Amino acid sequence: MSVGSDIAAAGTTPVAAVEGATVRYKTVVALDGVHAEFRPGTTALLGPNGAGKTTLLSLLSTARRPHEGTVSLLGEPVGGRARTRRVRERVGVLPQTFGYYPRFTVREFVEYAAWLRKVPRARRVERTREALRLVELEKHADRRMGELSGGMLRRAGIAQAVVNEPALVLLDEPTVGLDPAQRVGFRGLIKDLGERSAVVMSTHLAEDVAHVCDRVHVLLDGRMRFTGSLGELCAQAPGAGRDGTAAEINGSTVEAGYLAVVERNGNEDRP
Ligand SMILES: Nc1ncnc2c1ncn2[C@@H]1O[C@H](COP(=O)(O)OP(=O)(O)OP(=O)(O)O)[C@@H](O)[C@H]1O
Repeated sequence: MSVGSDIAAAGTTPVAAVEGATVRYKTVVALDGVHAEFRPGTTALLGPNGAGKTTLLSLLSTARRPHEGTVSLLGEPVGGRARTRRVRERVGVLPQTFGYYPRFTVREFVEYAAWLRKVPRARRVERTREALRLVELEKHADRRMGELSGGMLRRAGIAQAVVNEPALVLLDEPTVGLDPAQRVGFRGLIKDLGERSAVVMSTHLAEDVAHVCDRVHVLLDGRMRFTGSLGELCAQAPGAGRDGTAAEINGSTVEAGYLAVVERNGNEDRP
């Protein structure tokens, strides 16, 4: 089944949803009764260090189960080994740091990810080629992973995340460590992904959010403090349009809206 038909089959059902999710690490409450829904398009997950962003992504990737609450993917609650395995095949993940064999070529790395995600053997070569084309790494397909620059490595990371045509793509701080030109290129790539799937991107960079995302969630101290469109976030800033919309959406207005949410909830970190 293609991603598009997965999404269509889900109708108005979100691609992913968490309801009342609580996660604890011993005495730390990393997520505290979080509700969130994710639909096709690109959603930013904003919040200071330690807010719970990576933990929320780990619920969506099925790497972790909440202590309380539920997680649903493609309309089905996550639970039970067989069902979890099945939905996991429809999710692509780019972690903050990812492991690889440095001697693998880029092509081998992406093909290996396709095998892990159960892409049928007959489609692996074609899917790998398509994923490498999407991230513009075809020319480097035969280079070894250990020889890549930081930007190329991130691109290879995205290629492995999308090789199975996932309905849900999770990107944990995807532009960290990229130079300004690479970051601009990456924004285009992430926007393209959002046209095929539901993309959830954790980030600290307001400028990236302004250029790439349709919707925003703000997490503070494990609680969801804001959910809305980019315009609605910008409108949180003091002095934004009286009709509840921001005049302009850019890095500064996104940051001002974010800081207003943070201030209202008593936290001083910035994105
Ligand atoms: N394995 C762990 N053991 C104990 N505490 C943890 C563990 N992982 C995360 N935490 C704690 O849970 C809270 C949420 O962490 P999480 O990594 O989800 O935040 P984050 O928003 O992704 O932060 P960052 O922006 O720094 O990546 C933090 O207080 C963190 O210290």
